[in-house]
Amino acid sequence: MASGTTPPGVLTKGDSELLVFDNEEELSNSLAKYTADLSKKFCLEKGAFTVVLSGGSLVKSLRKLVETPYGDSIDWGKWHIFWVDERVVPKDHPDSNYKLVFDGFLSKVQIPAGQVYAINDSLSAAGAADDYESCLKHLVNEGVLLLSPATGFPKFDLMLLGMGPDGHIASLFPGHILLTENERWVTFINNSPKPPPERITFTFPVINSSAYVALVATGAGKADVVHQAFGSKNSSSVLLPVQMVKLDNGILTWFADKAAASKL
Ligand SMILES: O=C1O[C@H](COP(=O)(O)O)[C@@H](O)[C@H](O)[C@H]1O
Repeated sequence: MASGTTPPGVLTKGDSELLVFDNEEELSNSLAKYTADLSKKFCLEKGAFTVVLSGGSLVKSLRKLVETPYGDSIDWGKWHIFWVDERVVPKDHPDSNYKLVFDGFLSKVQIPAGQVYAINDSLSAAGAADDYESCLKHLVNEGVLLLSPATGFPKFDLMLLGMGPDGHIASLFPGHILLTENERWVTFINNSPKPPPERITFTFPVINSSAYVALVATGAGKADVVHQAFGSKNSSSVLLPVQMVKLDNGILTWFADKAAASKL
């Protein structure tokens, strides 16, 4: 906990823990400490830290990570960066998750360019998903990425994920057939309900094989989703995508600000 901040409220449900912060500023500080602590642990244990990022509002909440005391003390040279989902647009397009992360985070730290795994934006959505999955398999062969002994899917050290007001995570949308994909590591969608329509996305077996996942929800627009996931009564028997994050052998932590937790 950074000095001068209020400790978060803590709620648990099943295996998940929800941390509720007074405001987004405190959430951002705590997320930076959580990430820095995991970076230290994995860099010491394995000499590398594999980090998966979403796009969207999550990226703004990463801002404290590049500031003192974390920015100067993190061993950025050992980080490997991946995207949990990407819009199939050029990397300099305003809709690109790569651009969002580059502008808000990567441009401010010294992660070697060869350890930043962006999609091949010259391919179709199907081609880009195949290509990204091949890239992950190559990194498994190189020993950069480990496989989960339990699931056989890649086991990333940390996923930092946002969620949509409809409960989607990555590009896995409510009611979509991709929610049931259980063979591919990376797949694609040509009809995303949220524009742009063409995207690639990690699948649930990969997300759920992670060692650590932080799900970040900020603002009143996320209050219904947080309520559905953590409210005492289940408002629906149909699980939202974000409720399908159930780690096989990992630790899931939700980070919410007061506004996102306002319906609990
Ligand atoms: O389209 C997307 O949306 C989600 C959620 O975004 P948010 O702005 O509501 O937090 C994001 O996590 C995902 O990476 C992105 O492609």
